[in-house]
Amino acid sequence: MRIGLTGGIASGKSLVSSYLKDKGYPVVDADIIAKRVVEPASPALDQIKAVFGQGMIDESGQLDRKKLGSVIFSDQTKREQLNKIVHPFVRSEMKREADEYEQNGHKVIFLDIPLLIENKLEYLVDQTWVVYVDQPTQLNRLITRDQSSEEEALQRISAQQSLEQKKAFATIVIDNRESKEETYRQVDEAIRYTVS
Ligand SMILES: CC(C)(COP(=O)(O)OP(=O)(O)OC[C@H]1O[C@@H](n2cnc3c(N)ncnc32)[C@H](O)[C@@H]1O)[C@@H](O)C(=O)NCCC(=O)NCCS
Ligand SMILES: Nc1ncnc2c1ncn2[C@@H]1O[C@H](COP(=O)(O)OP(=O)(O)OP(=O)(O)O)[C@@H](O)[C@H]1O
Repeated sequence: MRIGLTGGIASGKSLVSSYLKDKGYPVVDADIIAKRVVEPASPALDQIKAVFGQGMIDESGQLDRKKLGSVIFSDQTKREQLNKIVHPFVRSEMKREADEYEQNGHKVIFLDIPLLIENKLEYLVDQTWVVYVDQPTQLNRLITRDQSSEEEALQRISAQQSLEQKKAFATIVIDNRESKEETYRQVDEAIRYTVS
């Protein structure tokens, strides 16, 4: 069984996926894969250079993530251009990793995919778990975690579909507004309900 874990930026997907990993479940992480597919000399990085310019690459040949982030989170057209380059590589790599876990005998695999609903990737999974918080909590946690301004944080939040809308697509909603322990309790319950 493949379970998609999604939510919004800073809604608590990493909190939940670390907990699942501690419990021994494999987690395929789209953010980690998205970083890997743009490593120096990758075809995705070459395409980013061609579209966004050499200025997006730092002296060591790595993608300048901060610079590209400030371009794409404030401009929807540029964001779509980047998505079109990176997402196909991320999708095929996610499938490959999930297949590999299955071949190695894992019966339950989680896929942590921030944009699962925006990109209509439900076909990749059997269930969708949405890690939910209200918007003021999301904004506060994002500003605290990334040391960003309110304006920057709001820009990033509005680059995604709202969590209120995402809840409608959920097989299970994990409400992460309260303590981490309360969230772990809900994850345990969701596992009991789904997996056993
Ligand atoms: C623009 C980039 C270089 C900025 O890097 P940075 O290190 O600041 O952010 P990071 O990759 O850690 O992403 C943090 C969060 O931002 C959100 N986010 C990232 N990319 C996007 C996007 N294209 N659209 C909406 N939200 C996004 C996700 O919630 C993600 O968890 C990077 O986010 C990127 O390459 N994005 C395109 C790939 C992508 O869509 N990744 C998200 C899931 S596949
Ligand atoms: N229940 C909670 N109580 C207090 N702080 C929390 C709680 N859940 C998460 N946080 C904090 O909020 C921030 C965002 O959580 P996390 O990094 O897990 O979100 P995320 O959904 O993985 O974000 P991203 O989409 O950016 O990868 C982190 O600093 C985390 O420590």
